[in-house]
Amino acid sequence: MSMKNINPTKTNAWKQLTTHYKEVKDIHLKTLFRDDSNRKNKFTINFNSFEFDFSKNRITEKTLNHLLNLANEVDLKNAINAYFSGEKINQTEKRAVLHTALRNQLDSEIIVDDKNIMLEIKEALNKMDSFSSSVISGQWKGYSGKTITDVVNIGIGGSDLGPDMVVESLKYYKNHLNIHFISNIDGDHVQEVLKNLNPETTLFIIVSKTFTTQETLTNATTIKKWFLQSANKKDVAKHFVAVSTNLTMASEFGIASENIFPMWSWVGGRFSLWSTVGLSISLAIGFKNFHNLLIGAFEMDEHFKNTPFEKNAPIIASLIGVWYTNFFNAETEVILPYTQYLTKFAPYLQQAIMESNGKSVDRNGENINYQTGNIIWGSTGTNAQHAFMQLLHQGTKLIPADFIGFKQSLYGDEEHHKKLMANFFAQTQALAEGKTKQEVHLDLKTQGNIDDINQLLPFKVFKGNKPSTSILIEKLTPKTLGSLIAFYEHKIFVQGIIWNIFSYDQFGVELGKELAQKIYEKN
Ligand SMILES: O=P(O)(O)OC[C@H]1O[C@](O)(CO)[C@@H](O)[C@@H]1O
Repeated sequence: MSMKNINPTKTNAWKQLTTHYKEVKDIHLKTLFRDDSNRKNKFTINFNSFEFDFSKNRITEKTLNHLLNLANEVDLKNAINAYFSGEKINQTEKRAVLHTALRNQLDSEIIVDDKNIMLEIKEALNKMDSFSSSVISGQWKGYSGKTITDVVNIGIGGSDLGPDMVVESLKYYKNHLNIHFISNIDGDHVQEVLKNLNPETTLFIIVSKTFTTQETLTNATTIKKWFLQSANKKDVAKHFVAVSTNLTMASEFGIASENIFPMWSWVGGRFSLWSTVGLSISLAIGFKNFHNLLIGAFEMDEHFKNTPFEKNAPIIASLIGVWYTNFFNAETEVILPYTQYLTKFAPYLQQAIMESNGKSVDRNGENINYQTGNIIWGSTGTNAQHAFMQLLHQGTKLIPADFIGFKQSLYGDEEHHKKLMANFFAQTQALAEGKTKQEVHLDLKTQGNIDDINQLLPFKVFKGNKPSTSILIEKLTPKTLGSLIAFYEHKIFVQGIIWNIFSYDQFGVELGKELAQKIYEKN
């Protein structure tokens, strides 16, 4: 096995970081910028049209050196090789973790259990391509001869959040098909979607890796009943397709075998949007755009695999995350995309990150006595500024923030975009610099507020020194979105390696499921 199971707190680097933390913890970002006019350049990593600006983090070159030593001591390099080459790094489930193979554009073979999986992937992608084209072009007809107008993705967790987020994020690139997502077992949720649909023109995709998930099967059964109120059994083949590894259960449900899109055990649900699970994406924006999403992810994979650690965006982001979590005791991270298109990005990342790294047993089976996975939350800017940003600016908690912005808007309204991005830059600056007593004093004085100065002064001070990373991207496209998602996927992997946990199982969701079944059967 190429993965070493090292307790990070026992490394030399960790000891160094503990001492170093005491030395630097109170240094203000303003001081760091004042003392180094080249700080922004020094801590910026460029990748394609992305600029990852880490300079507003509470780090020095020394901090990064120690963190890079930590990455080396836990043998990250070998772990990355194991991840990409298809070793069974999901040891508790004895599975490879190969979402990267789904977007692999190299001619190389990737072998799992003596099989070159690249062949099956290509075949599945071709099937997605021709199916999407025939539905989009109107060649695919419903049972009464009409073309499809609406597509409903029935799935939950990774079989919902990824596709839903991408379809929402790329709706600028969408065609005429209306795409809906039904996830919750809440029957009202199902009815609210169904009430506007015509069974003659609707296509349902049942997405379930296991085909055993209670929510998805219950919803799919209800929907099939609704469909059969106006159609016949033989019509199911024209309106229901499935994405699953479980061909038997999908066929038993009544899906025609040619309508089952294969999924594989080596793709984790929360990393599956690149697979056939992304069928709703391919239907929404066309296969070519879906393919560009894959290319964007692949290019980030190549950057991650081949770039030296100190210039490697996902690695630096992961290490800085560890620095805040384990030394500053930060408990949460906020995601702030400055585009309304990415409104579902934070909920998507919540599953990807928290289901992966919310673990308290290490890879040796021992209980952990250090912090692991963070709480992820967030919303779009500027809305967030008028909602929760007060707490970031003046609250008591240290909350590292990821600001995600785009240089160009999609419709090209310069005036709006200038204002939007002015806010993006202003927020990162305000968080980093704050506002001193003297500055507040001067402001109040200029405003002629002399009488109230003493009373108001403490409330108007901003301590600053609040860390953020700015991810500035040229334009929101399928390709850049692919790279952005892959960036976070690799961040999850690296942090899992450092924390010495298994990031790719999710036993923590089982207990509640079992109890719910028992409670349901009793009542
Ligand atoms: O695709 P499936 O098998 O229906 O699973 C759905 C989701 O359920 C989970 O197993 C957790 O409950 C997720 O990891 C997964 O994405």
